[in-house]
Amino acid sequence: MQRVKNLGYDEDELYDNHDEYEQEDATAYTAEDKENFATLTPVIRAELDEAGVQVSDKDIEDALWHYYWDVGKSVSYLKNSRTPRLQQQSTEKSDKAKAKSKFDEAAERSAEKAVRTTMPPMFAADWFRNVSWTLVPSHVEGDLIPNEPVRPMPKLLGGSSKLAKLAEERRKKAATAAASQSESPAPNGSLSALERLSKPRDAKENEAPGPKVEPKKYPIRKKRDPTPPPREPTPPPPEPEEEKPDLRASPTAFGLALSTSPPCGLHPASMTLKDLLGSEVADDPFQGPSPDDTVLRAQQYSKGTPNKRRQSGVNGLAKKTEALKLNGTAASAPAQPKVRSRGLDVPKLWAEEKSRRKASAAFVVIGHVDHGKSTLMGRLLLDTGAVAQRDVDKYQKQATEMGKSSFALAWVMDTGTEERERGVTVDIAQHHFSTNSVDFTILDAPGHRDFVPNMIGGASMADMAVLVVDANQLESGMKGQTREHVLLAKAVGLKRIVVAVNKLDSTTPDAWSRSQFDGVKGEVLKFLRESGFAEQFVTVVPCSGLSGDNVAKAPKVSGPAAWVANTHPTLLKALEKSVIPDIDGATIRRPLRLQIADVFRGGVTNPVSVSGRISAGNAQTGDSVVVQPSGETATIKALEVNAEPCDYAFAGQICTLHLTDIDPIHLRTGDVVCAASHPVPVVKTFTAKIEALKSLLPQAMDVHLGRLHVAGGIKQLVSTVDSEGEVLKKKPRIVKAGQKAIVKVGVEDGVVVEVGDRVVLRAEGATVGFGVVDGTA
Ligand SMILES: Nc1nc2c(ncn2[C@@H]2O[C@H](COP(=O)(O)OP(=O)(O)OP(=O)(O)O)[C@@H](O)[C@H]2O)c(=O)[nH]1
Repeated sequence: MQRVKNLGYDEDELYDNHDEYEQEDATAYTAEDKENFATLTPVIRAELDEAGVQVSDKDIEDALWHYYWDVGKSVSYLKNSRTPRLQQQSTEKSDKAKAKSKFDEAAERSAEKAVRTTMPPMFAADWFRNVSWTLVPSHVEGDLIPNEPVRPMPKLLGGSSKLAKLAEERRKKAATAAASQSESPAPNGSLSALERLSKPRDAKENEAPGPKVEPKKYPIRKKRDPTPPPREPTPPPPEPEEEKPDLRASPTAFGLALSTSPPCGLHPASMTLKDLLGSEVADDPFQGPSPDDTVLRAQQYSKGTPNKRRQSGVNGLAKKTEALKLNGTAASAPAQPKVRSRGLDVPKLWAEEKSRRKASAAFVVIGHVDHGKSTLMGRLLLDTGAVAQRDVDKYQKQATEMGKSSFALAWVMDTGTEERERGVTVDIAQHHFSTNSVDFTILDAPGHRDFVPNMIGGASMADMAVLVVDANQLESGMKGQTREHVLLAKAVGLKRIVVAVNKLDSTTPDAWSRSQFDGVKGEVLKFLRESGFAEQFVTVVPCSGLSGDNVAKAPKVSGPAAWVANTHPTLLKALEKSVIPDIDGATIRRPLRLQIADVFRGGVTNPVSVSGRISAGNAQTGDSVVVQPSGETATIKALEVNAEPCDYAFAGQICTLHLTDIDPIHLRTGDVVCAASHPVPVVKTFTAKIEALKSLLPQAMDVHLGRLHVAGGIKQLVSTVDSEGEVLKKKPRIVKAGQKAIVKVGVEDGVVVEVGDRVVLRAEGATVGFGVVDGTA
């Protein structure tokens, strides 16, 4: 199974009952650790003796280890841990419920102290007092004298984990390494033990080369390898490096003063600003562009090169940062090379491979809430090998933990947390599975009425529908959502339906009651006939998604479902039979048109991707496209069909396009990707030939165009027509339920429609009409 939504599961996790992390052995102290203990323990002991605190060497070592050689914190902790534990005594009961570590207790006490500390008031002027400025005459020039900190630096006590400490240590290391590269002062023999230890280990090793010390093993929680990313499509040719001018502003005088180390031999307290900034700045502080000038220049540059800006947005932060490094020669920066088209003749390839290619079909799963749609599809995926038994076992375990064990198979389809928590399908889940003759895409639409727009979106991408009816709930199966779903399936133009009469394993009094199945089948066929479906396009199969009988495999000939084996095809066979390839060469040769069903962001190699069904034309790597209604252009960087990389895709396929040269803000669900040479116009009104399900007047309503739904309404009733399209009455005052009519539809925001597109009109949560666009002028 390949998921369009790029959700992957780490196979190793499937049977992992425990923690995802591993602990490394932390017991062994290295020679260096021991040396650190030997050096620091006396320092701490001296501090503690002064404060009258008695502790063992072991306690000191523990504290040093915990605080990663931070003497200050270790001393604080040890002092605090020896103070009376009043709070602990008073809350002994609650401590039993959730025991605090001694480190946490010490941290709390320390935090309390910190809050109570009274701080002297501090004013901004204090910072600038005595600070010379760039144009101050030398006779009034003062010294920059850093004061003692006006308030103590906040320190973490007890709350800092070794991991955090390690990160801090790494930062220090990097900073010191950078500093030592530019300037490496001679080792000072008078360095205190603390100073020596605060130096990075590498630096120390440089001072006195000796036997290589093994790095200390910390009890680091090591994360498992992440789930391997989905296979990337064929990578595009690497983009040549381009030279970018430097746009970075030099630091301000004040910033420099704050961040610059004192020159060798000068004590910070006696340093003047001139010492810090050098004569050049002091002589002419306004020489060169100001930071504002630099920013303005960068803005002007990016305004003048919109394409470049878009490319940097798509190609990631690194590129964007590079693009901002301008220095005035920006306008001459070379343009980003385009993804090259391979110049394939897709219609020709399509025709050549037609006989060899497996048929492909997408079906939408419809039916009332809880009639077992997701479970049935989970079963189908499991039994066709698209999902592994161990995956289902994992879901079974998780579902049982959440008290929803019967939903394990449904979870194969319902991957969103909300879907799992609520036990209902919220979005359209897409899954793929294959038989020997057909590649199928399942569009699992939400059964709940709150999500009908998603259902319309799913159905509009499908070739056929699978209607799931609970054999025990015929009442609801023929009412409510099922009725609306069936009408919507028809409204979006679906003709073929496979009906799965489900949950036959739980019919009463006998499981697999044949009479019950026959009764349900009769009702459903009648209902579908009345709804406008031709019987030759409807297949009804008995099955049980939960037990798997007659889904992909025929039931056992000896069990209660034996009668099914001889009389009905499995659901899978029925699906295969219903696939009628209806895409012709002319449709493939038309200009590209794909309505975006989903937008994906954030991949490293493919920062922005869209998926949807190609309704006309074809697409290949390197094609230029226009996204309507924004009118933004983009280039197809790579394509996937059935989540497999491929060089091209054509009408009828649901595919993913990885785009470049476009800012993701211009891509929304419901937008249309068109061939750059033939962008579909954006309109605010169009006429449609519709069938009324309720009485219609010129009125406000929701206008659904596939995956897009926008506010709008009927602006004008043009005429009523008969089934042949002949005008019965012009400008009627009302169109009654069951009548057909030509109406003028208006929408608030421009939409992309073409003659022949399907439109569904809904008002107050109900579908009131549907039809086909027949004019956009
Ligand atoms: N006995 C029995 N129970 C089933 C069968 N199929 C599904 N169920 C149960 O019916 C309940 C609903 O199943 P789902 O698959 O979530 O139903 P759904 O139609 O997808 O529901 P929505 O996603 O909310 O539309 C779960 O408890 C399933 O275990 C079946 O064939 N037999």
